[in-house]
Amino acid sequence: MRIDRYIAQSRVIDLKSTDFESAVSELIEVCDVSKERGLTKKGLVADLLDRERQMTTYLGHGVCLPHARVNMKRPYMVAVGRCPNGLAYDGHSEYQDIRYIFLLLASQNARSYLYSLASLARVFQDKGHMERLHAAEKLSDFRKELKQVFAGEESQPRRRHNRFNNLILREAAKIAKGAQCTSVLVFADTFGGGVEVGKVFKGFKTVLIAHGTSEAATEREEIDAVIPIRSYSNHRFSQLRSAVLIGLTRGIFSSQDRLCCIGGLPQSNQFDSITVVDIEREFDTMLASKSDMLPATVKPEVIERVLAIATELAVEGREGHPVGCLFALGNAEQISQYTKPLILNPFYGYKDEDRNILNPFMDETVKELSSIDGAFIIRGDGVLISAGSLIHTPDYTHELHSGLGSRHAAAASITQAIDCLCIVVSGSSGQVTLFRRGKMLPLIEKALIRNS
Ligand SMILES: Nc1ncnc2c1ncn2[C@@H]1O[C@H](COP(=O)(O)OP(=O)(O)OP(=O)(O)O)[C@@H](O)[C@H]1O
Repeated sequence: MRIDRYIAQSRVIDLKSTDFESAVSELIEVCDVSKERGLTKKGLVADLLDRERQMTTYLGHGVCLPHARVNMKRPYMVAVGRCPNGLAYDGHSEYQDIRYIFLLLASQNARSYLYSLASLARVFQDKGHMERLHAAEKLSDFRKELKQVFAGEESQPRRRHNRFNNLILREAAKIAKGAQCTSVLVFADTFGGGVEVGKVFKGFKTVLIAHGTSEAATEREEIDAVIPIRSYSNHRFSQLRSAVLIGLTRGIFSSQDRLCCIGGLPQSNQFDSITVVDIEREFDTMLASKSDMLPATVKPEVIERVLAIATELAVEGREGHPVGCLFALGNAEQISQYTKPLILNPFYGYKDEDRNILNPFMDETVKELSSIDGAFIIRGDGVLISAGSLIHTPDYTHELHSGLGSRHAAAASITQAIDCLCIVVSGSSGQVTLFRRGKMLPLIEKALIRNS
């Protein structure tokens, strides 16, 4: 979703209210819902506040994101309010840290609502974006910055490539042709303000790998797709496998593809590496086809989300300590034949939408629960079925490297027993590993994470 298209100047305001309830009313006041049948401002305020009582929408970083699905014709409506002194709310001290309220109304028919919420949340987690918003003092400047932050690279000034970058890109095109590559992958984070690759790679499927918010780039004609990743490591291709995996699940690549990858250090403004990757060889025979890779019921965006959380856990740990974690994704009924609860299920009783891993508010909950023993069971559509589940598959053996213990063994055996996929974060090494059909595929090597 291109959120900047829904940001109207008149709905970006400086709030007069000092408490959360009045701030929500003030924002709803600037939303024009008069043409939407059955919608009243009073009803909307009541809905949003009711939701807030059930689950906070404070995202951290000074941003609150109240949201609701409503019956309206347009897909989305957005209102943004600034409140430099925070807001009072029912004794919750964290609301005093709120600097911006970002109110999102989405039509019941809006596709990928949770996915849109997640990408919105990612924008606010980007330090650079937040600094730009904080720096804008005048409301008019803030409105401009807000538009630009959400428009992504498209509206940022184009940066000039130096001669060396052009040389690397041209040579990469020659290598791609000579090696009969089908696609070209460019690590766009090498460039702070986006990358001009289009014309050099004519005739190839051109895919950007970018961290965060480069959705706008997909709308450029010459870019066929953008694969989002969470970029942490200071190594060139550290997240290549994760990106290729996402590309495979989304159907951007097939296992027969050969890729020419061009990268450099993140934000260095300098390409310095070209690598040719045969997907089949890199991923072993595990992924002979898309269906081999992706369990029947699992949506690609759910794997992307779990991978993102797993990567963050591997890199950041929890309160300064490393944590390990096991996510099992697939048909929940099948998985439950091989699991037993170790604790009372913390997700029991919540609405599906509120316990869906695609919901950005679940990030913190999942990370918090990662420290308990056992696995997360996740349904293919992203709904978190349980945490703290013991996987027990006595009839399935596995051949794992020595040094890998029972968490990895559990992932190896359940992925043999049924059509599911596991992602494991090792508590001892920080390595992120995918398990499918009993085989393991290290996605982010421990050395790369710990050294970065
Ligand atoms: N069968 C299982 N089902 C679910 N979780 C498990 C299972 N076995 C172990 N775990 C979880 O993994 C944790 C670590 O176990 P262990 O050290 O044996 O595994 P490991 O594969 O070496 O993982 P790590 O690299 O994280 O240490 C356990 O404390 C438990 O929370």
